[in-house]
Amino acid sequence: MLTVVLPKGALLPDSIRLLKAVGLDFSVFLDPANRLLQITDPTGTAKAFLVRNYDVPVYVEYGQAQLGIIGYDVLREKVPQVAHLADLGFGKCRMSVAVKQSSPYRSALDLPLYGRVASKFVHCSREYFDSLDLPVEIVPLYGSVELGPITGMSEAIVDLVATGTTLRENGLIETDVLFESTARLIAHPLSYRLNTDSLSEWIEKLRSAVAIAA
Ligand SMILES: Nc1ncnc2c1ncn2[C@@H]1O[C@H](COP(=O)(O)OP(=O)(O)OP(=O)(O)O)[C@@H](O)[C@H]1O
Ligand SMILES: O=P(O)(O)OC[C@H]1O[C@H](OP(=O)(O)OP(=O)(O)O)[C@H](O)[C@@H]1O
Repeated sequence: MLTVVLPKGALLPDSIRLLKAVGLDFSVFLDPANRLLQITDPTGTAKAFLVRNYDVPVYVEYGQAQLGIIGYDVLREKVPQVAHLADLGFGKCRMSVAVKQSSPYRSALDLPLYGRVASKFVHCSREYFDSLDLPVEIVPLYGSVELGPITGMSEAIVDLVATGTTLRENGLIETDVLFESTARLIAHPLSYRLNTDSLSEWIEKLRSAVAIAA
């Protein structure tokens, strides 16, 4: 049976919509009253797991799920050993550096040597500041990173920006874009190579559904 792992949160509604377009209905996961973490679609064709965003690549890496849907930002942060199959188009955002509007900084290169940068994306932040040859201290946080500069804990943040509303409402401005992100289809490399459970047919159907939606 085909197995798919889906992320709770921002990417879930579009992920469910895409799977529905290829005949797999996991809309039970969208019901706020639902507590099931594993469901089989009504046709008995495929099983889906619902996990925290960062855990999606783990289930695919270990082969418990043949397919997964996850943001490119998470792939850049965790660098999991999975096959990258398709850009799904939704979940558009970018990874950016931001600072307080009232600060003198207008670019990452303006930041002081050994300044602090708060982020959930420690690896991406480290890689970016290393590429600038600017030594900074990365302060790991789990969310609401905008509070770093607001409280004075850090000079800057590295975080996802979509509409820019969160930054604006918290008096921050974007200075540098590290990369753009969208949701991606990933696969367990061995299942993909061996084409278990007609995986390649499902992948083709998903790619066609994405092309039609574009
Ligand atoms: N504002 C946004 N607009 C569009 N896509 C976003 C936005 N914020 C995040 N994303 C995308 O959706 C993914 C999931 O984000 P979400 O906010 O649901 O999870 P999270 O809070 O990072 O995860 P968790 O709750 O497990 O810590 C991100 O990895 C990114 O690819
Ligand atoms: O540019 P915007 O459209 O305002 O979106 C950006 C916000 O979305 C994400 O937050 P999320 O909802 O994931 O909460 P978090 O801060 O807990 O990560 C991100 O971390 C920003 O805070």
